[in-house]
Amino acid sequence: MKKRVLLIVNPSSGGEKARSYEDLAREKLETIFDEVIVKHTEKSGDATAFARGAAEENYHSVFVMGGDGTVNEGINGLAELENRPNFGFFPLGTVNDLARALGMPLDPEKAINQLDIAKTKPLDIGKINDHYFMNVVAIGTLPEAINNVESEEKTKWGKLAYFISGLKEVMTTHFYDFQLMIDGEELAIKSSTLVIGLTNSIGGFENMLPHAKVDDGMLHLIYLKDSSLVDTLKAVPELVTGVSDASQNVGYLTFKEAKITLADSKAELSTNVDGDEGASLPISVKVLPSHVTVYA
Ligand SMILES: Nc1ncnc2c1ncn2[C@@H]1O[C@H](COP(=O)(O)OP(=O)(O)OP(=O)(O)O)[C@@H](O)[C@H]1O
Repeated sequence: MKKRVLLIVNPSSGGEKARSYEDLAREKLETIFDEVIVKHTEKSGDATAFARGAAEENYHSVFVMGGDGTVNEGINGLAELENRPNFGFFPLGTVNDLARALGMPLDPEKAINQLDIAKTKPLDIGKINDHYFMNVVAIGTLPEAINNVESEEKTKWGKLAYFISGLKEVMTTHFYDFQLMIDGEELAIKSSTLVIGLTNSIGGFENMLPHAKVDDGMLHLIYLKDSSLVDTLKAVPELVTGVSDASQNVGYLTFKEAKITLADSKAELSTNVDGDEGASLPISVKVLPSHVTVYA
């Protein structure tokens, strides 16, 4: 049977060189597959629809070229289906957490040249309510601030925009009473921010969760044990250098499945999922172990 591949390109990622990267990627895929179809996204949701369509038409593989947002969308198109094509991507964003976690080159040209379809890895996928994620769900003060960063600022300032908005938010920090049911056990946490990661690289910080492997079948929860601004600030160096165990300032747990609600059922709090605004609490999260086969 003919081996078909779909290459989904987000033309708004990758700056001036995007067009030449697309040509390179197409040429590379043409050396491997019998038929290469290229589709350009125009708006949010396109990459998910394209990926799902390719899976339903029994494509061998789906590749995505774009930032983590487009990678997330591609995975969302595949994850729900029984018959999932292999997944590949060429990183063109500013953060590229999945590429960092998989040890792929962050330079798109190198990533394209290095592609070897004999080299695949199993990849855990996370599920939050009815959506899928491959990197992180963050809940609380910092992610609320990130959700509020204008996309114009993001494009202009990259990681710095997040950092500045996060810093502003930490100065007016707010604490939430979270109620969790984690792998069947109840847990109450008072914290400004919970971070549930699938991989070591979160928000471009490659070592935030040094024990999180792309196929360990676990979700990794870290939370700031903060009851004051001073405690929050004390936790920052640990987040930057990496959290491998619970400490005085940061809690750390691994789990497979959780339900997270706020004690105050009238309060509202949204999540940030793989860098974009996600579902509001209450949420259910779980890991789908080795759910997607990825080229890396
Ligand atoms: N043709 C397009 N023009 C403008 N925006 C688009 C287009 N196609 C998709 N998008 C938007 O781009 C978003 C995804 O962007 P993505 O995160 O992949 O790239 P990025 O912003 O360059 O990466 P990063 O966030 O890492 O900097 C999608 O959610 C969608 O809304």
